[in-house]
Amino acid sequence: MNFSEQPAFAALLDCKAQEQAITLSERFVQDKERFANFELPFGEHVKVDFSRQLWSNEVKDLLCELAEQMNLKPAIEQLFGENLFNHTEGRAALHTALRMPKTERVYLNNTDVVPLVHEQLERVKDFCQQIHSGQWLGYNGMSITDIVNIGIGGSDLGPAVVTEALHCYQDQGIRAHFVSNMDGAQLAQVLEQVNAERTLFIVSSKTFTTDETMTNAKAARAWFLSHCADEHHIKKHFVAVSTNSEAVQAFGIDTEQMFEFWDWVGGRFSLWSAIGLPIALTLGFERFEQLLNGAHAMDQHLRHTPFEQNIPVLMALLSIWNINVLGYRSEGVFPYCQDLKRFPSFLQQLNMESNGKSVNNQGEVVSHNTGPIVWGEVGTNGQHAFFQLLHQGSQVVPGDFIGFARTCYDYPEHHRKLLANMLAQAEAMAFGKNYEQVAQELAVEGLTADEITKLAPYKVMPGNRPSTTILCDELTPYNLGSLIAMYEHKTFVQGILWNINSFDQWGVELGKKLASRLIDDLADTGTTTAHDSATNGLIAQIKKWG
Ligand SMILES: O=P(O)(O)OC[C@H]1O[C@](O)(CO)[C@@H](O)[C@@H]1O
Repeated sequence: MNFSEQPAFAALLDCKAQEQAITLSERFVQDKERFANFELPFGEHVKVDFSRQLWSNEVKDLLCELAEQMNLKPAIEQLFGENLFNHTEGRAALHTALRMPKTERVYLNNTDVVPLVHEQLERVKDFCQQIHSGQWLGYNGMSITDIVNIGIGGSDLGPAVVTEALHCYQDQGIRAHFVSNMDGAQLAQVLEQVNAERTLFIVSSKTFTTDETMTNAKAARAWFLSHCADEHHIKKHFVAVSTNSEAVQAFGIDTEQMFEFWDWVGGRFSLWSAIGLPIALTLGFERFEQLLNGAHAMDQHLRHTPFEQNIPVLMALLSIWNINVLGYRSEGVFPYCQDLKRFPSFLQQLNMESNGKSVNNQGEVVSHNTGPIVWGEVGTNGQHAFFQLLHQGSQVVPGDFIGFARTCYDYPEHHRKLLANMLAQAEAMAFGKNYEQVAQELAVEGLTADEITKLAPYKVMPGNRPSTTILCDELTPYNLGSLIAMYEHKTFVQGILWNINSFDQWGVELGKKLASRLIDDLADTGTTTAHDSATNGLIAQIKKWG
């Protein structure tokens, strides 16, 4: 049954008007302990403050009831065992097994997958040891200083985000570069920075058929051979991470140079597997393990915490409240942390590729809204770009503020100001500034009554705009693992509530197919007439100018 037919959802709709009649300012006045009542700890390093959401205990209870009615509890249990969540591709979703300790067991088709996971982790560990100790040498007998990860989507964003986010932990003498785009500019710019003798290319692709990755990998191989001209040396400079050993071999990489993962790991959930090789190489294997441990701790929290205190469950339920009841259809994410600059892009793939669906698990078109538009930017940059709309625009965008009490950079004044700005923005969104306050300020500035009447409306900030603040003590590998897993589970729980398959992505297929036809059309020197008039017209113009 769809969630919109559940009794708890009807009750949520019933209390909407009553909830909307109370502002956040009033809620904080009425309940002096509101922060204490709505903030939740995750272990000792993370606190999540839900007090600035437009909800009450009654709404929270109804949302938790809705989760019960949608059988969330058994669904969560299935995420840790044999399941068929990705039924349209006949696959399980078992990324939680990637961060399980050796002692746990997860059977899929009568095979325990945990030893498979640890076997690959051992290989990653061993490989890191060889690279870091200088045992693995390039074709000229020199050690590796640079790695170039060639992959896209989940085979790029996860390792790129984590590697960048943990910049302060990059102490292994390895620089990481990431090439994903079909625009050759990216590859060209990376190749300008590296030396073929000391560079390792990691070709990462679950399918090993993705056109961007294959095109970049072939070009990288040609570039490499233009420097050393001996195909035998490829094995010292190219490794692969994939589920498709045949395609890896066909590309010319021996399976001994291939790290394996499995079809039960979705691309956007794969950074915990050997797809995380760039993380382990730049930060060291132990840090990669800490990242996995942080994610595993969040898995335990999801599995064993009652819904009322369960952080990812509440994040998902709040998005149901904001999207399906209050009608706010986009979600902002604002890390006040320069090293998390690509986190919004990572979350876009995680959430929008997972929940950008409008057909339910029974094959019917859904009658309710599903995945929001997820977007964001690091603070304070976003403040000088789009925060105007957040404060005074005609649409309300709930946002997540993410901050860290400590920084590894020795700029304490910067950090204090950074955090002050984060707190200020959440406060301004929540409480705004009313007409009387604005008029009073303008009077103090010496404006006449007439001038105040004219200017004040433009300066009023409506406030009552919801946000969540996620505060961590520090951006460590462990905390980052927990944070990413928190958003993974939010995405999963949303999918269960919306009764959609969060693990397929058929929507990206048509564009890929059309592009492969258009590549031939662009190469053909004649006139193209096979498409609609717009496509034909643009092809003609490209050929004229190209
Ligand atoms: O790892 P692969 O197979 O190259 O796929 C890359 C990405 O392409 C997609 O299939 C579609 O964008 C993603 O789900 C995936 O992460």
